[in-house]
Amino acid sequence: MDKNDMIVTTNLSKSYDDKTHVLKDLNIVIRKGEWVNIMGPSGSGKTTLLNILSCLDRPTNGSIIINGTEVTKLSQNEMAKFRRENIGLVFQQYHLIPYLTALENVMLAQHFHSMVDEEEAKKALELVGLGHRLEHIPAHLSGGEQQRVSIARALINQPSLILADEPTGNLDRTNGKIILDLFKKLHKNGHTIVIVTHDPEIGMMGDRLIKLMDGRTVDERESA
Ligand SMILES: Nc1ncnc2c1ncn2[C@@H]1O[C@H](COP(=O)(O)OP(=O)(O)OP(=O)(O)O)[C@@H](O)[C@H]1O
Repeated sequence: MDKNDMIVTTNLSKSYDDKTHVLKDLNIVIRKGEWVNIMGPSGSGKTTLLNILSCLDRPTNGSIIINGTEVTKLSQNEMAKFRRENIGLVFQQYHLIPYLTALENVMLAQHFHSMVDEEEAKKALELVGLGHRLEHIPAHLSGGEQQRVSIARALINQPSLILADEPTGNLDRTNGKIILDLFKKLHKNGHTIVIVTHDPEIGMMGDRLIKLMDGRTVDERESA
């Protein structure tokens, strides 16, 4: 383990039952500040891997060290705390609360971090270009705007690591580009970014592409 490593997995394996061996002995190193994309066919284990890296799920075998902490040794509560303090999550579905405004959605997330601060929440929404949509509820926002609210929400604890599962999967090209520009900005600001995607255009971005096939890494290369 090097101090410049953000994620180190050692012989990481995940089985859901005796027959479903989804991840097989993965040894992955992601450096601090890197932007890594994970691609692979449907069912290859991408979401399973991301859920484990997000501390939402546990591997069956092997270890994961994130930012110097061996998360696989933590209790359920410690893992949740670690996630809150270190990781920002972005999903394909935005998971916003439908009856709360954009600002309230971000503030609700702050509440779970015991740090409600309206000015900070406004700043996070301004950062994603939504300073003029603070009082809108999700139904009155476009898909791209909703995804930007969810990114603002993911950023409120200034996570060093941002993990995203198909963040542009529900968006058209124009909105997808806005989200990707935002990821570029976060990458430039030093965040480590890991994105699971089917989109070959995203696959070309970032620093590195990891390809999964049947639960193993089959291809790893620098992006163009
Ligand atoms: N909770 C679960 N219980 C049993 N099997 C599961 C569970 N979650 C996922 N699987 C299986 O594990 C395999 C990998 O699923 P995963 O969602 O990680 O793939 P993926 O690469 O993200 O696929 P996609 O690109 O279609 O989203 C699939 O065969 C899936 O059916």
